[in-house]
Amino acid sequence: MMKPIRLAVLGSTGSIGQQTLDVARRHPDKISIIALTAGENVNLLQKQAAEFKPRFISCRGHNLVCGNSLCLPIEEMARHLDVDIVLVAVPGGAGLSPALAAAGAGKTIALANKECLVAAGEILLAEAKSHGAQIRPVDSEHSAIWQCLTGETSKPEKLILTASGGPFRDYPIEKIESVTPEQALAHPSWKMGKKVTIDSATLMNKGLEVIEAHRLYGIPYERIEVVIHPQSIIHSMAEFADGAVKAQLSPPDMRLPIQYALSYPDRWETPDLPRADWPKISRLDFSAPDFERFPCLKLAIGAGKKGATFPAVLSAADEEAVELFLSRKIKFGDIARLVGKTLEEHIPAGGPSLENIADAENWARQRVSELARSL
Ligand SMILES: NC(=O)C1=CN([C@@H]2O[C@H](COP(=O)(O)OP(=O)(O)OC[C@H]3O[C@@H](n4cnc5c(N)ncnc54)[C@H](OP(=O)(O)O)[C@@H]3O)[C@@H](O)[C@H]2O)C=CC1
Ligand SMILES: CC(=O)[C@@H](O)[C@H](O)COP(=O)(O)O
Repeated sequence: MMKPIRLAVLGSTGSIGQQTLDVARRHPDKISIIALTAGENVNLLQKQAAEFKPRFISCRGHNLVCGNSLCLPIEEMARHLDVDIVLVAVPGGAGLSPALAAAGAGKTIALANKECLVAAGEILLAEAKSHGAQIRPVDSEHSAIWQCLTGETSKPEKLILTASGGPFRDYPIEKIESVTPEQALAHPSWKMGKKVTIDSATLMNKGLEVIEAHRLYGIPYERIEVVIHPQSIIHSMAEFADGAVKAQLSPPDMRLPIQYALSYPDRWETPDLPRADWPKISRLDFSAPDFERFPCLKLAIGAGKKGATFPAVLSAADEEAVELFLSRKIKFGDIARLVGKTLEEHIPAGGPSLENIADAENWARQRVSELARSL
């Protein structure tokens, strides 16, 4: 019998983290939870620690005592000798440093955080390559593409990323400007953390995912298409040289891509994960995205094509703007406006080194808050 995977769950109190623990509960013989981390939610972290008895825990700014669990900085957990797989589910720019630590230690990384690939993809992938670390995508679209490519010997000609279209897919366009955080947080198909849910509503999420797909699969931007698919059953597709298109389909449930990132190359029997009910689904719809309705998608693809520190500026500016929107300091429509203006003003200081990326991100966050004050 195989030894259980020793898993570190970074961001265990969040949406992906909790679903990962749900997968672990279903497969106690295959997964041993060795480390858990939270940002602020000490109570939930303590409950999780009492259940899974990890060797290490961490909560930002707290020196926790929790049973026999040792309190360790997140980067130290990510590179610890006794960890086999590091699941990175910390959102935004905070995901980069533990992902880099895991890559530098040659770990297998189940990567949910997309922002680190957007901002510093070249560096993270090079670090992983030079230390023999494997990056397994958890993001549903990139997991779908990975599943489509498994067993293929040639690169796909084209990638097709599906997007639900979010809550404002068919909303009157003139009213989108001033929708509330509650409306924007009402995602039609997925229950996710706040940042990624707002990104889905602006379609910035899909823009970040286009850059993520370009980085992971080396496909030029011109050959990555975004298609609105409201049912969220097809999670993405790959088209090959002979015109064949492979797709991965399943009900929208992140436990499947999370589990695949842990079980690869196997698939574990999980009869209680939801199965597609085809007569009930009955149809699958597709349409082209409306760039006027969703300006963030265009901004993201433009930043990806420009390269250098533009993707880092895009990601940091968006993170700052989303926070301002959630705290009701700016309107929904201002997110695209502020990110667009910040990108317009950005003058790269050089190539995308870690130092240049950090400087560009700091500048972008500051510029967004200045611009927001002058609105
Ligand atoms: N949710 C989903 O279905 C999907 C998510 N993703 C990506 O996965 C990542 C996580 O998303 P999601 O789970 O939804 O996010 P959540 O906001 O639900 O959870 C985030 C987790 O990270 C912790 N955290 C937040 N900020 C920090 C910080 N600065 N340092 C350390 N820990 C921190 C939180 O702790 P606390 O609870 O204490 O605040 C929580 O455990 C994102 O990058 C997202 O884009 C990708 C595809 C799907
Ligand atoms: C669950 C997941 O992986 C998200 O990235 C999701 O796909 C977001 O939905 P949208 O298609 O609305 O951006």
